[in-house]
Amino acid sequence: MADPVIVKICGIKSLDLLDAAIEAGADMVGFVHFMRSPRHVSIEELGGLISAARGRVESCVLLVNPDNSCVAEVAALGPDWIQLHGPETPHRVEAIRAEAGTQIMKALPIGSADDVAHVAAFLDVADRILLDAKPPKNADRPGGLGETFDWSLLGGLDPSVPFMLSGGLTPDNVAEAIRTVRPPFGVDVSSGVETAPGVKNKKLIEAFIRNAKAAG
Ligand SMILES: O=C(O)c1ccccc1NCC(=O)[C@H](O)[C@H](O)COP(=O)(O)O
Repeated sequence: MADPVIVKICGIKSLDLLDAAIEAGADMVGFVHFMRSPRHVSIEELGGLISAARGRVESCVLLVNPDNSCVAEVAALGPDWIQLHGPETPHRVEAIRAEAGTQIMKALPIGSADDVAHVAAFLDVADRILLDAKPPKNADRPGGLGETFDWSLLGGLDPSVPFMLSGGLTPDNVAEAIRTVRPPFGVDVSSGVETAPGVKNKKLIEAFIRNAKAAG
């Protein structure tokens, strides 16, 4: 029996939902610091959420192409991870990791076989890879869009590369996603456990984690 997959619940904005995700068995929680997101939390709110998560669940702050001052400000709050979800180059990811002194998860958009081939460039500079659906050209944000991608594309990924699967996952499709793709070691969800953009639902969180853990 394979180890159960790691589950990340992304876009948590309140202590109440943080507690719910932890009680439901989440391994990681994600806090989005990106103004155009319906899940955006301020630096001040981040501080409270990260402190409340410490010692209970791994915390991950999600940034998009951050400048050095933003990286320093977020790193000072002591998250376990910083997730980079923008067009950051491997060189920039390496520089952020050195400056932040935290573990870095690099999110990469997948929409074609070429995108899968591009993953290799980040393996030495990021501590973890998250594979997400490539956003449509008119999207107002690079993630959290509730869109899946063609999971069969990951058949072209080097079998030795561990990754978290993301993009349009829900309580209803997460088991299929885990069984269809070369098993990811983790899954990540935002929209699929919400009743409206940014409105997380405790029952959906519980169902997602239950179904993911049962499949992995
Ligand atoms: O969640 C957001 O609003 C967001 C905004 C900007 C960049 C990334 C964002 N989310 C990143 C995540 O890790 C999401 O969990 C991932 O994209 C999957 O989202 P969903 O398809 O909604 O489950």
